[in-house]
Amino acid sequence: MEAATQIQSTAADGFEAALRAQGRRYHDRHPFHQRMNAGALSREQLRGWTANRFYYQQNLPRKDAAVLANCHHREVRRRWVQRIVDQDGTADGDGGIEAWLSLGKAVGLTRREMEDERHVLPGVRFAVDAYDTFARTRPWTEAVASSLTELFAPELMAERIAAFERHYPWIDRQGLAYFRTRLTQAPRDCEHALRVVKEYCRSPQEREGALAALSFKCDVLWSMLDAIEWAYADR
Ligand SMILES: O=C(O)c1cc(C(=O)O)c2c(n1)C(=O)C(=O)c1cc(C(=O)O)[nH]c1-2
Repeated sequence: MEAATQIQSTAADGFEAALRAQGRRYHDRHPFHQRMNAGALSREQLRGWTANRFYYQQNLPRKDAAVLANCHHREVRRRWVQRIVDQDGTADGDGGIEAWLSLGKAVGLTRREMEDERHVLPGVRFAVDAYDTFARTRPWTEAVASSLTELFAPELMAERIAAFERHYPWIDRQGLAYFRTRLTQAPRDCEHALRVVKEYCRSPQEREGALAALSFKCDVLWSMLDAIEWAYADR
């Protein structure tokens, strides 16, 4: 390997390591998630989390459409569009958003009260809307980098499925289908996102922008749980 190529690949390794190091700030460490996985949440608290997270789920396709709108590379768009199909589905009863509605049903929420957003907290709305705005207004590479929290998601998802089955037997297991699907979708999606970020963020400024984007996203997810924890503290 030529010296220049070697230096570049070492820098790329360092870049990936720096992205992965953001895992220290992921929302799996939030006290609310820790109590969820320890089986310590009440039914009301789980309902509050499910209804509020639905606002996030519902907005993912619009966020991903902003990535498509801002990206000039056909080969990136061709893969990225799959994320919208996964969440929206291609027919009634299909897709991730519908699966999240089934989770809502399993915890005792009606479709109507999920869809009319009556439970959505101001702090959650603020955080999710900030993520959408970020994707619309920042360079598309930063929006892709901000999705890389999914690098850290599969472990949390596996832990969550086990915790729900063990500690919350009142929740119909069919309601957990969304999490099972994400066990395979998240690694596939973030493998692509990581490749894209490494390929299109080459300059120090672009790499710093990608790292800042991922840090911002960790803050989005953390703020959502702060709002949820506080609102349902004594429920
Ligand atoms: O339940 C979770 O903890 C969790 C976290 C994240 C994440 O890390 O942003 C996503 C999801 N779930 C998820 O289901 C999902 O579809 C998803 C898409 C994205 C994204 O930023 O594009 N993150 C996440």
